Amino acid sequence: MNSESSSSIQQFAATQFEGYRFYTETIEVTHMSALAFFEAGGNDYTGKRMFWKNREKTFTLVGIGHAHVLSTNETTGRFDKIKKDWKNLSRQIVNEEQSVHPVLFGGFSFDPLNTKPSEWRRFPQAYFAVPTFQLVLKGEQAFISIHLITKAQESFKEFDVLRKKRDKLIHAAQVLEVDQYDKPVVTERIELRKQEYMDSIERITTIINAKEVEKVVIARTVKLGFEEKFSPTSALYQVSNEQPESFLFGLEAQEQFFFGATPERLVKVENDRALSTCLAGSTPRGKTIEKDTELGEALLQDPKNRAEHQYVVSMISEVFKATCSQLIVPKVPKLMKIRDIQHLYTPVEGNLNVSSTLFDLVELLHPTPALGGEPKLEALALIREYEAMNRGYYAAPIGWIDTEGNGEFAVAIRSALLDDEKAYLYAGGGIVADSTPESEYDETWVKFRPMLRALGGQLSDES
Ligand SMILES: C=C(O[C@H]1C=CC=C(C(=O)O)[C@@H]1O)C(=O)O
Ligand SMILES: [Mg+2]
Repeated sequence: MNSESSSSIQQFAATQFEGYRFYTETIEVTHMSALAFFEAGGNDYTGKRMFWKNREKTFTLVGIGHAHVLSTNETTGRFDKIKKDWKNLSRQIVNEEQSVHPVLFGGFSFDPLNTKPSEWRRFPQAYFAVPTFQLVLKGEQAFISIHLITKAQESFKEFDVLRKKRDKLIHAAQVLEVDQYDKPVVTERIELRKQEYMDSIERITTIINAKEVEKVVIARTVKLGFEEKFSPTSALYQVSNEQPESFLFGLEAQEQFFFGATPERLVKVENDRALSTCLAGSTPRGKTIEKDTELGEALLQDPKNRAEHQYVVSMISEVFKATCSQLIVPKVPKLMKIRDIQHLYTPVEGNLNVSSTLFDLVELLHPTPALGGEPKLEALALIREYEAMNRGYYAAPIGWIDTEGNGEFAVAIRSALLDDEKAYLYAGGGIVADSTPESEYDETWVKFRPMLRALGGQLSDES
């Protein structure tokens, strides 16, 4: 397990927030559509919004505006920096609310050592923000918080301005109609560097068969062009309709918007309980129930997919052994069936040791062999060398943490980067000894399918 810690950052963080005050005020509202609130925030805060809905649909979070940004472009120490900064910033809270806690939302890039030029121009190696306006939907309840982080003395005046803006936002969201979003008109669909992708799988299987590594995940990109600029709210709306059984996330960085609907939890911490998900090994859904069951059963028995899966279970179990007690790791995987695809799935849980935190788990787990490979560092080096792309935030941790240390991170797969009138879609798969370029290529199409449908980029013969 590697750690990206660096001592100079630790010293800096200890004093960084002296003199700052972190004010927070929460009201409960009777009802609020998360998407309408997100859209209403676009009037004054385009480029500074975030969206999250958990897989169980019991918790939704929308952030509008930046009360404070924590980010870094350093290639080492980024997990540690964000962890320490958040701890220090949390300490500056003047008036902690009981109903909901302030949240830090954001993500990390997949691999800061990948220096290939890419479309990810607005996303630093770590990018988090405390939103100025935070909407939390929990069960039937809706809470809206204002956060102000400032050194200014006369901050009550500033806070009053924010209360007025909050009320304007609530009004705008309440009068919006949110079911009016159309799909974009797609003008082109390009498979970027397809031949390089096929060649890289060939190359990686040779390396695996020479016993240099055991598993490496290789991904590729499909680019869509639209007739006109497509809005982040529409993108969220479309993707949530296509993939209801997943985590839904969205993160704006100026004019770029990273979003997706991923079935994969990296880690959740709630009151010292830690949960993770081993998700690797895939097959399509069947058109009939008989075919579907047959495919699922075959997946459960398939040595290639079971091998892909087992690397993930072993690695996550090792991380949990080092950070938790009373582990629960089922001995055999189950099937996770979602709209277009079935996966092998093993949930892992344990009681988090007092010395470990959510950010520690994120750092230790990223990337699991479901997105990196085994061994981790060797696989990362091979991805850097042979994969014909720079993943940016694809396959990386994205999520939130509150001032109590509770929170959840998903693995940002089944995702796309929206960049004005273009979108970049990403999908990959676990390469093991008996992988073939053709079958891995086919598997990526199954993984692209929900996002392609959401964005209108599927071919006419695809459903
Ligand atoms: C790399 C991706 O999926 C991972 C997660 C589940 C199953 C996977 C597989 O069977 O290859 C991948 O490890 C992706 O969706 O882009
Ligand atoms: Mg696979």
